[in-house]
Amino acid sequence: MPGKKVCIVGSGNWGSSIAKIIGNNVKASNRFDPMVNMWVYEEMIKGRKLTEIINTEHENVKYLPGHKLPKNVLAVPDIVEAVRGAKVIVFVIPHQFIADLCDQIKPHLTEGAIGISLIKGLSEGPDGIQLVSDIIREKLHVDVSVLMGANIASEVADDKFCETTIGAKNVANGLIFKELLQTANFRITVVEESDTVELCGALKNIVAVGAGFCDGLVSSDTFLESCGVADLVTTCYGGRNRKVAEAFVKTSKSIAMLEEEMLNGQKLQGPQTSAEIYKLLQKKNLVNDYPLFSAIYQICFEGRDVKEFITCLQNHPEHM
Ligand SMILES: NC(=O)C1=CN([C@@H]2O[C@H](COP(=O)(O)OP(=O)(O)OC[C@H]3O[C@@H](n4cnc5c(N)ncnc54)[C@H](O)[C@@H]3O)[C@@H](O)[C@H]2O)C=CC1
Ligand SMILES: O=C(CO)COP(=O)(O)O
Repeated sequence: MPGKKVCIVGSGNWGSSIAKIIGNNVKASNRFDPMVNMWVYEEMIKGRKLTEIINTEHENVKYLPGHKLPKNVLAVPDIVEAVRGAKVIVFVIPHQFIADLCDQIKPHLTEGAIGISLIKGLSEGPDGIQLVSDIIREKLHVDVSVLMGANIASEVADDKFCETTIGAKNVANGLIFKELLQTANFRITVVEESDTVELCGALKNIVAVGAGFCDGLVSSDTFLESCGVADLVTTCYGGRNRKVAEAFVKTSKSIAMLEEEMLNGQKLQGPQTSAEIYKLLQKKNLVNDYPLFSAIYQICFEGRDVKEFITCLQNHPEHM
């Protein structure tokens, strides 16, 4: 039986990195056709077509310069030609272009094709937000998995180690994509909660913009020293304050009692510091402006129910 033809819809920074992996993986597997089509949004680079450059120099000089693509990855400027005969379609374009492309693909889709979306984004649908994978499902009536992870395209192209997650409602299809995409240094876990995987991938981009805002507003240099974000992450994962606070919720014992039971004479600094800061906030009439610090103090020392923790944060004056 001939191997399944793969088409990559997209050839940007991530699309080209993924093409490098797919091109190599199909050569090593009987499951896939050894030639891969990569749809390229055509543009001129110094008087030459990008597809022509990719097909002769095997490099996407605009979106992934410095990396050779395998020769079995063929750049195709016509989307209809690119998807012709494809049984496996990898969608990897900026999300704003997906609906239009699906409309172009639909009349030419091969029966039994399956898809995977590497696209991090959401769209506005008739009933609120819509997952990109749902747009593809609705328009093409194919099974769609998703792949999202902590993956920077140029690092993956450099073959640096990282992990990623495939969300597959149809696990058998998820495993086909794992075979297509996994390498020794790009390790894949397949889970069934596809929608959760996709939402994580889309929403983290908004937080990334916020992180950029913060770095632009303040000098980030000191926060990037060990004393800053690194210590915050470390303490929240592995520290004594975190450990005792979790036990406080699970056992309903007091912080003082748990400190004695769990720390063998070692001392917690967080609750005490929250009390000191709370006094200062009271003096300056700022208690309501610091709901996180205030709620933690009140839970630790004033008997406030820990179940109200989220409610405390919901009542920030800025939200009113
Ligand atoms: N770059 C990265 O490190 C990663 C990107 N992603 C996600 O992958 C998706 C694709 O991103 P990249 O491959 O990085 O793209 P990119 O941002 O590097 O490139 C833009 C791509 O869009 C194409 N394009 C421009 N105008 C177009 C049009 N009118 N119609 C169709 N295509 C057009 C360009 O030709 C180019 O291929 C995004 O959702 C991104 O969030 C996910 C993980 C890592
Ligand atoms: O998705 C990514 C990392 O996981 C790439 O993020 P950016 O699109 O912000 O470069």
